[in-house]
Amino acid sequence: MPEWKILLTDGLEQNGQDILRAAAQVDNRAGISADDLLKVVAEYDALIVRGRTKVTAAVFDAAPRLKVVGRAGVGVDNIDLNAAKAHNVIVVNSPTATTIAVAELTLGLMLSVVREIPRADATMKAGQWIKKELEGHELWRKTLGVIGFGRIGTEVARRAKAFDMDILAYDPLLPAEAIRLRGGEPVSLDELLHRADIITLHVPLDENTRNLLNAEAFAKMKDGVYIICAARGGVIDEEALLQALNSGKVAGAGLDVFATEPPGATALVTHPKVVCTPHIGAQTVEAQTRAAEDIATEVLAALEGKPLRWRVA
Ligand SMILES: NC(=O)C1=CN([C@@H]2O[C@H](COP(=O)(O)OP(=O)(O)OC[C@H]3O[C@@H](n4cnc5c(N)ncnc54)[C@H](O)[C@@H]3O)[C@@H](O)[C@H]2O)C=CC1
Ligand SMILES: O=C(O)CCC(=O)C(=O)O
Repeated sequence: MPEWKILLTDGLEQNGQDILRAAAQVDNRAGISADDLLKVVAEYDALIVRGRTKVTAAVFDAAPRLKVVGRAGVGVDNIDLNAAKAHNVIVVNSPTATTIAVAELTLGLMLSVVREIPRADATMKAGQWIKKELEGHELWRKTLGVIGFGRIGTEVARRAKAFDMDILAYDPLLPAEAIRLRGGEPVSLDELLHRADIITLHVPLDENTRNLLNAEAFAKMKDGVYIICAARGGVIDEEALLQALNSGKVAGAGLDVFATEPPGATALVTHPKVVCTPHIGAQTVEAQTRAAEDIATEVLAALEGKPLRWRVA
């Protein structure tokens, strides 16, 4: 058996490391800097990352032995897929492991925003009792607009239906019938923007989705709409969102992701109508344990030339 060398740059749950170590030498360099990665990557047959590590063209150029990059998670916007193809490097991810965790966080953000739960908690901890100010809204019979009706969008919709919400779905890559079968009413983006009380985004970040919600899109929305995003920060024009919050067009936003991460205490993060979480959509024990097993198995399969379940490039 060849002695494969695998580099972990963003950590991996122990169960995944155990699977890898049974078949390969594994170096865990969680948190390695971009410069140090360029210095050491030449030694490795496989690289396993989460979202922090940017696997740029320079990384591929510096990695003549590299055969596979594994993304423990879904989004591969941190990996230069064109460079991977040019270098004949396989890219795999673990797209199903974290779906439920993100869907549950999305519902959590939704409830947090419409009922101002974080503000209620923070003011109580400061010894205050601002009950009269904390008059929120119900999810019951509200219209939820889901942009991107894939794995996470569908699971969000299933959970929102338990709150008796009506589900509009915009996903131009899915046939209308598939959207209906998944429990959504297929609509155009404009119709969704006009009709939704709450809008939640579950699209990948790519050239078609960058700044999908921009000033023009906000202008088409209902006054007092709520925005939830646990996809990628780049799918919302954050400056336009800030203006829409300041004008009252948007009543509140729940954000797990930011155009720049970590964003620091920006005007958006500190806005009183924004509830923020530090990109923890996939951050549950259950999701990370599944993701570690899936990506470890998939990366070894790629090294051994076996059939792959989740090849991205
Ligand atoms: N906050 C977090 O920790 C996490 C965030 N994510 C993000 O969530 C995204 C979605 O994940 P999944 O649901 O698993 O992916 P998926 O591939 O199952 O679903 C994405 C859907 O978006 C649709 N889509 C693509 N381009 C579109 C466009 N221009 N307009 C509307 N719809 C479009 C696709 O047809 C697909 O149905 C990931 O790409 C990732 O960026 C994923 C996991 C964790
Ligand atoms: O792995 C992470 O750090 C975040 C998860 C995520 O955003 C994804 O899987 O796309």
